[in-house]
Amino acid sequence: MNLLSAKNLSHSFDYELFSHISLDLQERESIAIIGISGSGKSTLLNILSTLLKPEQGSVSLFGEEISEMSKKRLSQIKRDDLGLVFQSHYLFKGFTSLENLEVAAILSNQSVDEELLKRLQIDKTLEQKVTELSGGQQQRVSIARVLTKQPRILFVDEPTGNLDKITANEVMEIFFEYIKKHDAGMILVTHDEDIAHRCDKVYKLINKELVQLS
Ligand SMILES: Nc1ncnc2c1ncn2[C@@H]1O[C@H](COP(=O)(O)OP(=O)(O)OP(=O)(O)O)[C@@H](O)[C@H]1O
Repeated sequence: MNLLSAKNLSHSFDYELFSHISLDLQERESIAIIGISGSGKSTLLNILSTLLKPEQGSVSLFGEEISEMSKKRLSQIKRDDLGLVFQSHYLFKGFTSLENLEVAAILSNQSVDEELLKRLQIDKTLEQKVTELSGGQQQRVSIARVLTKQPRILFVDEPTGNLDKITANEVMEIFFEYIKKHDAGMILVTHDEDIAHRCDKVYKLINKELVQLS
């Protein structure tokens, strides 16, 4: 099944970032987007994940075009089906890791996966306020929180920036296992070419175009 289909996307801020970009994401598929700093990777991810409206072009999620969805339908899809792992972690700062995870579990009617917390090495710091955790620990709490709600599409921006190589590999392994187990898909933006090449498809944003490398 086609989870996401983007057609002819163009976007500019002070200058044109990219134009006529098209992309499809299938179930159980992972896509990496690489490109130099400032090429527009995060902007493209924001558009694909519904946070930003494209200047031109369209994005469909699960066969429905975003621009034709009611506000209610779009909120429902965002809440139930989209998982955003971005650099700003969107955690509730005054709360502990466990409270952050429990909120996600309650809202999505799921339960917190203790095995996942162990693999992410955040099981021993659950009672600490997130503001007392390191950047890398906060990142892993935010990954656990996103996976707890069991989204159909993961949008991931530089997931391993704050992490050492071993932890970064474990996080990637968790993402790959997750999309296979849940028939989900992942679109990942990264500077790390090794990580990118572990995905099913790799695209590079270059000269305003999205070029498929593998
Ligand atoms: N909301 C915004 N308003 C104005 N300009 C913006 C906005 N967001 C991004 N830009 C500009 O668009 C360009 C692309 O930014 P973007 O963050 O998409 O690039 P990137 O490829 O993800 O970069 P990096 O690898 O450094 O994260 C940059 O020049 C940035 O300053």
